[in-house]
Amino acid sequence: MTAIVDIRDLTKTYGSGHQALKGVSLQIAQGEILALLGPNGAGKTTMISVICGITNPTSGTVTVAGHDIIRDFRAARATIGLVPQEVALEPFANVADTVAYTRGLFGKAPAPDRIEAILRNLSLWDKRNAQVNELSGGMKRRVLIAKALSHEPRVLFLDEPTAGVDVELRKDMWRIVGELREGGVTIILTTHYIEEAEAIADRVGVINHGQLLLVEDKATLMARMGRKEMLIELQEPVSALPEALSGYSLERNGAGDVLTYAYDSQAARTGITRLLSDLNAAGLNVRDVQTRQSSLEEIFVGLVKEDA
Ligand SMILES: Nc1ncnc2c1ncn2[C@@H]1O[C@H](COP(=O)(O)OP(=O)(O)OP(=O)(O)O)[C@@H](O)[C@H]1O
Repeated sequence: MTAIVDIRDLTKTYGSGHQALKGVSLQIAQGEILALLGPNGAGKTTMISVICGITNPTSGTVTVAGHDIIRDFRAARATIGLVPQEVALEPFANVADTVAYTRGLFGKAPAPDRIEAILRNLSLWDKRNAQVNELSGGMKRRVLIAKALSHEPRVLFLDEPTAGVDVELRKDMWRIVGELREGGVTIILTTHYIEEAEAIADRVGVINHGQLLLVEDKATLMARMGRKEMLIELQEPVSALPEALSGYSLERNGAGDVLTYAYDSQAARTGITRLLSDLNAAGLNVRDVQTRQSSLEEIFVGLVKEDA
């Protein structure tokens, strides 16, 4: 893998003595969407802040598009767009100016057409002459995104991008993420909405207490750690499981008319065919069958609990 972001043995100890990152190594491929999950205080924002040059690392190295974030800070930072968790904007600037100004800060020539396209894409064009402090919270978030995109970054960091935003903005956000990815932009997002990571990420990293617990392809992770369950609805309830079925990991649920069978979907034999025929032989008639895969959220909660 050619990594566009290459993080090696990164540590960060704040002045308070708190060690927020304890040796994180991570390679992020060009064009992928990586979701970083972790509970509050896990170190996600610290990691992004180090990569974006907002906080100095204590040790370790990071390169972005081949540029070292310390030795070659300006070149590294120019390739990065950052949508921070907290809104920090120039209150008296107008929308179009503040976005165009950000582009200039990263050494890009003025491009009014590009700025217009970004503002239109974020439904900000009508507000282009408004002062930032006149905007609603959601509109301010849109301005943050426009600024992050103003200089055509190759790597985009989104720190809790959809925390507290309305449905419209959330939808726009994921549409824009999709468009950027098609254009080859690498996207790293932190989120507490795990279903969002489940929906859009290619890879998932789980961070806790300043350490990466795992980084894995989302589909592989879900297949490897996900439990699968089959819910078997019976025509008639049973008061107890027949002796002949005692060898199966079956649970009686509901009013005794649903049996839950847990199995490993990756195993060579899931036991489903034999179970269904043994149910029939035991005189239990099946009305319906459903299967469900445990969600990324269940996997995540399990991992963090185990780490604690
Ligand atoms: N400037 C600072 N000085 C001292 N400690 C800090 C500083 N910034 C963050 N921390 C501490 O470092 C740890 C990691 O914080 P960080 O903001 O990186 O976590 P996070 O994973 O982004 O959490 P959240 O999901 O709440 O945003 C926390 O214990 C936090 O209190």
